[in-house]
Amino acid sequence: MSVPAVVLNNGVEIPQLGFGVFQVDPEATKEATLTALDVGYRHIDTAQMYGNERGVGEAVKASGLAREDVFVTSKLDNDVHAPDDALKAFDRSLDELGFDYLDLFLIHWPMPWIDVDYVDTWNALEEIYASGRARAIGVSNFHEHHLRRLLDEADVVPAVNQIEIHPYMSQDELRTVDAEHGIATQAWSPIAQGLVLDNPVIAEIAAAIDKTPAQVVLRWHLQRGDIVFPKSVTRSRVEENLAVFDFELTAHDMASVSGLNADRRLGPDPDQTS
Ligand SMILES: NC(=O)C1=CN([C@@H]2O[C@H](COP(=O)(O)OP(=O)(O)OC[C@H]3O[C@@H](n4cnc5c(N)ncnc54)[C@H](OP(=O)(O)O)[C@@H]3O)[C@@H](O)[C@H]2O)C=CC1
Ligand SMILES: O=C1CO[C@H](CO)[C@@H](O)[C@@H]1O
Repeated sequence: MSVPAVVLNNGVEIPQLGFGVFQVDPEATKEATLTALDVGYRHIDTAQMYGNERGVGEAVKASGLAREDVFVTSKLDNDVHAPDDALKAFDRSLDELGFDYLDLFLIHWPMPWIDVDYVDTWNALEEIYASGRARAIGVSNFHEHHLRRLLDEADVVPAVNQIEIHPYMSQDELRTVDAEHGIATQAWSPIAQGLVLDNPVIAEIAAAIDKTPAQVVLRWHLQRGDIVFPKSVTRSRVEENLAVFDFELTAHDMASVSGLNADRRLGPDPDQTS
């Protein structure tokens, strides 16, 4: 199953659908990632915070695939925002993964209340990017006002903004801001950790087109143009989540799913400490 690519603002291509490993036990990550690679995924989303970069790297090696055939993202942890700490933490990520470069490296959260300015942290990521050890750099959980500071004060425009998006939190305004600046939007928790799957509107569309609720929701994201990386440690679901490129939702079904928005976050607001 071939996954279409999104071309980032620096020309780097990223598969539009990947595999997320948040909450995959570090001991189980190699096997889960190997399953995803075996099923056909070529894009893995991890983070320093998840504690499982090593398993991702081991799986990429054990898969027999060429390093350049798998797109791997990691994210800077919240306690290493000071520029020197960020540079060292990036090196640790490469060590854990056993790679000599990352495809994409993100600031995980802006953390505006700490005594390090995220623009300074971004400057450290720019240095990593200039060294060639990250093919692209970006941010995660940035609101419009955080993005504006980078756009006004830094040189490199983030390649992506990875934010919480699912049918209950559709983020249309921020997605528009991202697009206006050539920043690709990545949708985290794309199926709301399973919460949206028993919604009757989604279940009805799924039944009518003989697809599963997860496939309907993932297709909704893809047709909006966002990048997704659903997580599952269940092989049948890993297969199901990739089998979303042989059908399309109608404009009516797209509007019905979009109509479920309730601005309902599962995770924290990036501007609030809890
Ligand atoms: N930047 C950030 O701040 C954040 C980034 N992320 C990224 O986004 C990725 C995805 O988000 P995540 O929070 O994991 O949640 P998801 O929305 O991907 O949902 C994962 C949950 O849904 C279940 N599931 C997966 N597929 C199916 C299916 N087809 N049918 C029914 N249930 C299914 C999984 O169960 P099971 O595994 O048991 O099969 C798991 O419990 C993360 O892994 C991470 O990479 C996530 C949160 C924050
Ligand atoms: O990536 C992540 C996984 O989920 C955590 C809990 O919501 C987030 O804080 C984090 O950003």
